[in-house]
Amino acid sequence: MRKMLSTGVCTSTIQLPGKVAVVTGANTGIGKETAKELAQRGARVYLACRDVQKGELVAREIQTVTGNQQVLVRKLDLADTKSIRAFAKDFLAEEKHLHILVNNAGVMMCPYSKTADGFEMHMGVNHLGHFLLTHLLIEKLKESAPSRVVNVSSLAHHLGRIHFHNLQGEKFYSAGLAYCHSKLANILFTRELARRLKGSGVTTYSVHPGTVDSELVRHSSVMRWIWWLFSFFIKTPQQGAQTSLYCALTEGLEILSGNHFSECNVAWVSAKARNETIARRLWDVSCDLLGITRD
Ligand SMILES: NC(=O)C1=CN([C@@H]2O[C@H](COP(=O)(O)OP(=O)(O)OC[C@H]3O[C@@H](n4cnc5c(N)ncnc54)[C@H](OP(=O)(O)O)[C@@H]3O)[C@@H](O)[C@H]2O)C=CC1
Ligand SMILES: CC1=C(/C=C/C(C)=C/C=C/C(C)=C/C=O)C(C)(C)CCC1
Repeated sequence: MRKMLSTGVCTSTIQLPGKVAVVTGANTGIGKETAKELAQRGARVYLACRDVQKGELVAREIQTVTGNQQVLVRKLDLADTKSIRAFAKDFLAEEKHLHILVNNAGVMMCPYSKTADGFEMHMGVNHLGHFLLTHLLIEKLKESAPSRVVNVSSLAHHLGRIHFHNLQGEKFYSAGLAYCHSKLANILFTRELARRLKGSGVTTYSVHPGTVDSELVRHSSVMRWIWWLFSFFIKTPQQGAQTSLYCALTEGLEILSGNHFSECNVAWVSAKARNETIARRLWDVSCDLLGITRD
């Protein structure tokens, strides 16, 4: 049943010796499987995790399964810009190249809470954290071109809106919608980033991985129940990683930079996600919130 519903498979046979990849939230779920496959193909893979102990266990597992010892764990808490800046500083000092950045980590439906910098948790981790991380690594990606940035979004973006007057959820808040808003932000970021990176050799894609059995539902008993009820239909994390891998690896995908993918195919996004004015404004607001100079 799972196989029938999970149609997208990354069929690229490309190998990655000498290539460097960073996967955020790589200690579990879709991120772990994405990192494993990149390691299997010979890349040096950085598992960027908020819990280094969990990351180390997974790194050992990936090293054993793939035989690739170049699987490294680094601390990255996307809910704290200090941690993001420290991760990027150390990475830039350590590595000459970065060919693949997979912005995969995410939280869903957490009770109202704020990041260390006062951002609403979904917007802070899922969008602003990855926005800052990408900004800090972009020169390295350009120097390493051809290189790619994959942003893991969701079909849930269809319910998302960017409420510029309530970006931190202080006026009204719904845990479910906050997730959708942040996933819409992922797509708007991808499209604007692609526009700005034209001609640089760095390309970017957003992804819906499908409905995947992972720890994402940890904050919602209703979602855990739905996941349990439909467990036969839900993808394994390995199946859920296919579209991220497709966007990271498939040769000739460069002309589709900025597009959204599902089941290893271009997918439609909502009208809001296609709105260039919103994308540009979100970019500027994100820069202001993060103390990045607008350009
Ligand atoms: N599962 C699904 O059905 C769907 C998933 N997605 C998206 O796929 C992506 C991966 O999710 P999935 O594998 O399902 O979920 P999981 O909950 O299994 O994995 C999420 C990962 O993100 C990490 N993470 C959470 N908060 C932070 C933080 N502050 N700093 C650094 N890392 C953090 C988690 O770390 P830790 O283990 O320490 O908490 C974990 O490694 C997400 O972006 C999600 O929105 C999209 C559509 C559907
Ligand atoms: C009703 C229903 C389903 C539920 C889907 C849901 C609830 C998807 C939620 C997706 C989310 C939260 C994505 C995260 O980004 C299944 C399992 C497909 C099986 C067929 C019927």
